[in-house]
Amino acid sequence: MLFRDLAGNAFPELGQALAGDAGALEVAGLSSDSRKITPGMVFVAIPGTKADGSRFIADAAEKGAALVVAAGSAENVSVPVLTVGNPRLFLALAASRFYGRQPETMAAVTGTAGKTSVASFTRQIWALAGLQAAMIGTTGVIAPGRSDYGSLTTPDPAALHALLAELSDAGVTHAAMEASSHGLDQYRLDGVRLAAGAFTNLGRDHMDYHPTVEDYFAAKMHLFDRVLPKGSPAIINADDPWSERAVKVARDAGHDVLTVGRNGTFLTLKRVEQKRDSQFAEISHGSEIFEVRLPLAGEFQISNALVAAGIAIATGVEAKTALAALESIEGAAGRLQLAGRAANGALAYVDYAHKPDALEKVLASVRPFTTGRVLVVFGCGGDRDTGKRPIMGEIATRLADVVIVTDDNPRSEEPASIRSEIMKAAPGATEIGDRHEAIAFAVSQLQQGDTLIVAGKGHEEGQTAGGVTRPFSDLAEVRKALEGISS
Ligand SMILES: CC(=O)N[C@H]1[C@@H](OP(=O)(O)OP(=O)(O)OC[C@H]2O[C@@H](n3ccc(=O)[nH]c3=O)[C@H](O)[C@@H]2O)O[C@H](CO)[C@@H](O)[C@@H]1O[C@H](C)C(=O)N[C@@H](C)C(=O)N[C@H](CCC(=O)O)C(=O)O
Ligand SMILES: Nc1ncnc2c1ncn2[C@@H]1O[C@H](COP(=O)(O)OP(=O)(O)OP(=O)(O)O)[C@@H](O)[C@H]1O
Ligand SMILES: N[C@H](CCC[C@H](N)C(=O)O)C(=O)O
Ligand SMILES: [Mg+2]
Repeated sequence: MLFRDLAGNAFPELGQALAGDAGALEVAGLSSDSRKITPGMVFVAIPGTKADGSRFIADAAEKGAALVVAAGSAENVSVPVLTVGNPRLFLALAASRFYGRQPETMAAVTGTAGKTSVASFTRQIWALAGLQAAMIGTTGVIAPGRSDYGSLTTPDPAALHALLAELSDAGVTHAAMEASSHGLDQYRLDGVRLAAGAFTNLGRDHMDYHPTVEDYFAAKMHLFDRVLPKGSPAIINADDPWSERAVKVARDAGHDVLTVGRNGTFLTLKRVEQKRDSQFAEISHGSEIFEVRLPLAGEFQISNALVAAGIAIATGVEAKTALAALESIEGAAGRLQLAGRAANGALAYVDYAHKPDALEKVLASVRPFTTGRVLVVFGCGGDRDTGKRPIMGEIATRLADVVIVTDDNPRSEEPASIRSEIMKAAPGATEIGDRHEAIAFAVSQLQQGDTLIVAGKGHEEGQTAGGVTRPFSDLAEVRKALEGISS
């Protein structure tokens, strides 16, 4: 591809250069990571959160970069360096032009909690409606014949567009993806051609990255005010304290706002009846009323299911088909996933709640069907928002009967000091640093009617401490403990 075709016309500051020799350069690809540059590629130098990409221009040139795009000029470099105002946006739009193909119908979902679940449910509804559907998110990529373990919630633009092209080539026509606040703030989604956008809720998260909650909300809202094409359906959970503001942003941006939930008008939740590990909901759409048995525990899953059904309907699935599909939906990996039952019938779940609102919701949502005690095992990640630690300690103490504080990816921090920050707000909790032992202890305490929640890691397959990631799965540990196997 010629550089002028890669660059497109969204960057008038490149005008002169595109008309000259640089525009006619044949380019072999693009990356914002100098370590991934091979001969003929374009290196986009990004002023990042940790490093300034322009420090690596010489490295990229040495590796054979044909051209460099950066925020400023550079001296003593053997390759042309072109300047753009926003290199992150350039990377996103250029990656989309380079790879070109995307599934025709794409939806992105943002919000503090529920993104992975909504993306997963949307994929399943589309698939049950007979469409070739995929999801991209925290748990990885799932598509017909494909299941890759994930890392970032929203991949960087070059990886994302390479993936979208692969999915499209494999026949995928529908894809649901998560839009994290980092992803939106860093323009990772700007080259994605979206047919619909969705919002679940807003709570405390990523206070290590966003200076204020307002800033965090504003980042989430870029899905509506910047990325989603004007006039598209915006599906919004109407039952969150931030819903009204999200609706306003989406309306002001000229979208077709469709609200769902108890206060929703597109899909209205009339009634919910909690069963032990499923729930029954009455949902109205237009003049019709649908009765749906959702085979998942947790009232928050109804909210996620409604957002997903809203996306599916807004992108062409009949309401009847979308709502019927909810009856055979599976939870996303590690989201209030039933790991097993003790011999006495007590239930043990694995859940990805690693932030206050999620912990609060998950503990509250198992209470209605728990006749005994609620037990929780959890920790807080290292090198992440430290403010959430006492908040989560308080929530666990208030909502669970037995609290066990353990490690959850301490990363570079001292594990004991993370635990002590939680313990300060969790009087009566038991502290067991080793997560394997903490889970075994919790399982050994289970009595008839009890429910255990092992929170924080969900689908994760490792425990990171001191720079090393060791294989670790909450699901496997709970199952081992339930079988009484010690290792
Ligand atoms: C804080 C953060 O979001 N960092 C992400 C961000 O990095 P950055 O652009 O700020 O880059 P940087 O590390 O400052 O480096 C600047 C530039 O120098 C480049 N570089 C660096 C070294 C070198 O030798 N050569 C070189 O060219 C880097 O590639 C980069 O382009 O952009 C990179 C590319 O997209 C991401 O890989 C990186 O994710 C890091 C690994 C990360 O941990 N991110 C997490 C916090 C994250 O993004 N999480 C969200 C939300 C999770 C959720 O709640 O669901 C997600 O979407 O996953
Ligand atoms: N609608 C919701 N409201 C509140 N809590 C929820 C909701 N949906 C899920 N949760 C809780 O949040 C956890 C994470 O859910 P999910 O993975 O679907 O969200 P996410 O937005 O993708 O999170 P992350 O940003 O961590 O990837 C769940 O395990 C559950 O505890
Ligand atoms: N996307 C989140 C996941 C956190 C999961 C939890 N297990 C932890 O390690 O804190 C993050 O990287 O902050
Ligand atoms: Mg997620």
